[in-house]
Amino acid sequence: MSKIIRIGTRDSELALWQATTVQEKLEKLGYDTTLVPTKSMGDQVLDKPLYELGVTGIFTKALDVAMLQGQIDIAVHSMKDVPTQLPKGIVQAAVLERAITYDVLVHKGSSFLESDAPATIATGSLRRKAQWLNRFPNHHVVDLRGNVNTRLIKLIENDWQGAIFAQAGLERIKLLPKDAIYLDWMIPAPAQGAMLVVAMETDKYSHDALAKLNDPDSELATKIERDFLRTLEGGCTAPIGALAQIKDQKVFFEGVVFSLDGKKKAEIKKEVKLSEAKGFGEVCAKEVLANGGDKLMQEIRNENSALH
Ligand SMILES: NCc1[nH]cc(CCC(=O)O)c1CC(=O)O
Repeated sequence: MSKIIRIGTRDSELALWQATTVQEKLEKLGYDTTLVPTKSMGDQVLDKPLYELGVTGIFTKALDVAMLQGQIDIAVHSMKDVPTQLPKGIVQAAVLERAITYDVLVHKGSSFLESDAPATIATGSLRRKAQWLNRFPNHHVVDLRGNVNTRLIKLIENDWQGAIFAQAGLERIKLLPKDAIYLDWMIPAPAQGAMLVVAMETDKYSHDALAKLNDPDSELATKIERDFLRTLEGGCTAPIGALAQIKDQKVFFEGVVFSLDGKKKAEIKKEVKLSEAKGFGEVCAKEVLANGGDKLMQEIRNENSALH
């Protein structure tokens, strides 16, 4: 049977790069495909911080709707933008081999990092803001929204010293500056650097195709990170970082939740044998909750509800 797999994607340069990568892999395996670019609410509402929109999934919802209405067969997402709970009927079909997970600082001269002078750093992410303020308490963090290209332009236009990006995103669209600073101390977002392909649960044809693109280690690491996130957050947006790395038949996990101002944190570093990794994300989250994370999450919920 020959069928054309319709690939849904956002229309930013990064999203198109990611969807085209999936398309090329499927075509190489002999599948016929077509790209269906769609605008998301996250790309349209640019004047408010993400967390103030008060909804999760603003980057993915338009594609979910298109899939549920039968306009696309599969959708390609940056996995970190996908809510931990998928809509009913839509399921994970493949996690591609993950790229570099870290964040980088793009700047206009980095000497300010060695001085005590105040500086302004831009990011729209609560997680990046909290970790930056924790390390540089005298800096000011301003909100920065938009796709990667828009954010780079805003950095040039504004009087800020730097802005924070996922290295993977900048590399994919060949916009990583040579002097960008690699933030190896900043714990990334759960599933940062991973691409997720979803499909309708009932769509056997797409699942058979996508199973060939799945990378089991990336699938496991992102599952642990997202289980950690899901167990901690309970639907609220919070500064949460998580990274699971698989090496020598073991999983090494680091996870953290910060207060919004970055002053307080609850964290965990733990390893487990690969053969015992089932449920590890929840286990780590429960430990964090018991070690001050619960109190922090309650504070964040209160501050968030005061915002809305
Ligand atoms: N929230 C936007 C977003 N979603 C995924 C990436 C980059 C690629 C990735 O992390 O997988 C980015 C850009 C960024 O965070 O700078």
